[in-house]
Amino acid sequence: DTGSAAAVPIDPRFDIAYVTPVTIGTPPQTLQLDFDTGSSDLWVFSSHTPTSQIRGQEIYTPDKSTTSKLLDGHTWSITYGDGSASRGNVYTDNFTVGGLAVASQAIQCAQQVSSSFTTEESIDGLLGLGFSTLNTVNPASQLTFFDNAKSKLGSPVFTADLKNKQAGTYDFGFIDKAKYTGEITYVPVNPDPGYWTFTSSGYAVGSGNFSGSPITGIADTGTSLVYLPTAIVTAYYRQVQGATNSRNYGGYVFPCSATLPPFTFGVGETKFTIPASYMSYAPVTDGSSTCFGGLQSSSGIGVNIWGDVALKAAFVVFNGANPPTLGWATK
Ligand SMILES: Cc1ccc(-c2noc([C@H]3C[C@@H](O)CN3)n2)cc1F
Repeated sequence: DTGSAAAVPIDPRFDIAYVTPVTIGTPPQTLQLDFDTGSSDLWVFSSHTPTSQIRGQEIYTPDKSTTSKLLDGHTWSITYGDGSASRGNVYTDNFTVGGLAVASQAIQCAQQVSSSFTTEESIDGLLGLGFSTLNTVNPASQLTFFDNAKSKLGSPVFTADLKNKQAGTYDFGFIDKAKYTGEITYVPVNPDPGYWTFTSSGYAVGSGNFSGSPITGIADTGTSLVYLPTAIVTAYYRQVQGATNSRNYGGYVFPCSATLPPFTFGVGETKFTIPASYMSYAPVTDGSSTCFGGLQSSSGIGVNIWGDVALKAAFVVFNGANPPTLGWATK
């Protein structure tokens, strides 16, 4: 079997996050989920979510599904990198993504979500595509959709073809040659503790020379920006007129009119260039002429993160074979 579904930016102006339609239960209930390779819980706004915490999101109502089953006594609780959090109980039900079906997928129903989820009206929940070791369900950890689907897939892979300010695609079980150019460069993945962790072969700022120092980090579709070591980030913003590291805005900002250099990162022998236009993320507040950079420092995080700003510049294969690998191709 295979599956293929659109990854749609939640805001037409800035690529904050992408949502993908999924169906849950019988008859099918359609929700828009944020596919996140940096976590491994599949959770949804639901009939168990207090109405005061719901603002326009679609919800999953297990009682309306003839195939839903309560996973008695199981609970979950998760906190994301930005401090957002949710928790709740667990059902199993039929689940499909782009025509690929899994019977009895663990569906984590929110009984509590933090305000940042309430206000993100376009996101009805998250679908974790990290390794199942990260799943937070207690007392028994649950498998991700990808792990449940793997045995049905021609090839144990999924691919991310995220795009700048337009809809891209998540494919499951096959590699679509029409989505990339040249060869795919595969690099090793360390699946411990559960992220798609790989090592980039280096970077360059604009037309500067390539610095071949290894950068270990995670490929994270659920993170909007790229977070790298401070030395790399300062080297980049040294080339941006008027750029400053703003304590007020929590990162590097610059005049939206500034000329930005592109940013190149290496994967094996291949080089990927993030266009300058991707390196300006958004005005710091609506209508401001000060813009927030798409590249920020990872010093406060503890891990380097290749988020959407980088992933949009490539076609990425998440190879769930044993051992797992990551494939990168230009497009
Ligand atoms: C409101 C909201 C907040 C955070 C996230 C979110 N989703 O994925 C991630 C990153 C960070 C790391 O935790 C795993 N991947 N963050 C989504 C939201 F809709």
